[in-house]
Amino acid sequence: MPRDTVPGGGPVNIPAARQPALKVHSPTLLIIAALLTALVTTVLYAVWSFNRNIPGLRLWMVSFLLGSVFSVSLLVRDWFPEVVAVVISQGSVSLAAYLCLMASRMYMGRRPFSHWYAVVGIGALMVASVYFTVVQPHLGMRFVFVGLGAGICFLLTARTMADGGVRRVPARYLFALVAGLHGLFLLLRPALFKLAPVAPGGLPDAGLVALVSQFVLLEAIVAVVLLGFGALMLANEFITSELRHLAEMDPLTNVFNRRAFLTLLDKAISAAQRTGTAVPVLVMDLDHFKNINDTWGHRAGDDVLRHFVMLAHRCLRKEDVMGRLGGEEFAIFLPNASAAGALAVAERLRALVEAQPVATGPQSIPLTVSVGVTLCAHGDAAGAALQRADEAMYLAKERGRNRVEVSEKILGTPVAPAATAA
Ligand SMILES: Nc1nc2c(ncn2[C@@H]2O[C@H](COP(=O)(O)OP(=O)(O)OP(=O)(O)O)[C@@H](O)[C@H]2O)c(=O)[nH]1
Repeated sequence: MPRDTVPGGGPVNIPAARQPALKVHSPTLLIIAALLTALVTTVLYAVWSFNRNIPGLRLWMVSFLLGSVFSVSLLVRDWFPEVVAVVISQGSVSLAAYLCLMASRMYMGRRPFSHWYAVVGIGALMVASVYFTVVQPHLGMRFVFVGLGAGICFLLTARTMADGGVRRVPARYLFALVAGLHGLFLLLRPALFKLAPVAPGGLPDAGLVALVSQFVLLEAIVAVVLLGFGALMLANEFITSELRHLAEMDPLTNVFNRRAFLTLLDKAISAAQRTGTAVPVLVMDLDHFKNINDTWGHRAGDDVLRHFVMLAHRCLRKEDVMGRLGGEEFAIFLPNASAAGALAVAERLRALVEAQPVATGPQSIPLTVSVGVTLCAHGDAAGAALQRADEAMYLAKERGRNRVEVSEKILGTPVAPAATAA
């Protein structure tokens, strides 16, 4: 008995009398699908070979490769026993959907599922496929099973990717939308074939089945292309944010570098001008840091810098911004704080640094910090404000270190308490 294929359903036995009418596959579409998935795989491989640290990209690549295997397996199905062709085609499509889900979880930094879920799920699917091919041949049931497994995986992929705010990460939303629609389509797909009226003889109308199956194949091709573009956009998004991170952040302490800090401070000053408020700025310099390096070594010095940043974050709110101006000098601006609030933060930080020496094995490194505080008001440039805070900080150094000093500008505004000192 000759066999024919519905995409995703594997080969099906067709009675000879119905054969010419029930030509439900399109070799041309299958060749296009195979070529497109191979092309997407190659492009993803090229991107991955230059950027191996993009999370999930390797799994997406394998997922598209399996899509190619699936299309080819449908094309050459007549070369294999029917059950083998069914297992290859359904196995590859289910595994591809599962890997797509795993890649999405990796990309979003989520923990991968236990692979036992996949082993059990895909194993059960294969048993059902073999059963509905050999024991009780039923194309519809095979269709339902493969659509269920892959459809759920794509819906979970959409759920995983739809995270992070559409304006900030549009690529993720595009990927989520395509994966979600494809997943939904896979789940509803068996119902499409039910649309074909049953002809005399108990088989669905062959012409309509062929039409639906070609539509199904077309949908798969469109989904492959869009998901491929989506994966490339996600890779691009990752690389861009990595580059931005490298350009803006200090690699040792993971706070903003001087340039990025000044840019953010300029923006904060402009925003504050609109609301008629001022932005407090703190400049901090660790005391006798050279001695720490000389006594404990440069690596311990690096640990001290990280320790200081960790303590500073304990004194800050989410909206406060910290930067490393260079060496052992740091700055913070507090967009929603008053002058008095800024002084309180500066004093709290000074006291915390003094109270929490850096633990290095059996001994600890005592640490103190000198802080200068100023206010950025109308017409202030970020650089000029930093300069004033810097001068106040040097005043603290001159007056014995481990102190908070304020610039004249802040003294002109009502603050409580006034300048603090250890
Ligand atoms: N470990 C480490 N040391 C750094 C880094 N950047 C700068 N330094 C060192 O920081 C030290 C700064 O020394 P100084 O400018 O004399 O300042 P200080 O010893 O803290 O003295 P005062 O500021 O006057 O209290 C120098 O020895 C620099 O080599 C860094 O990233 N890691």
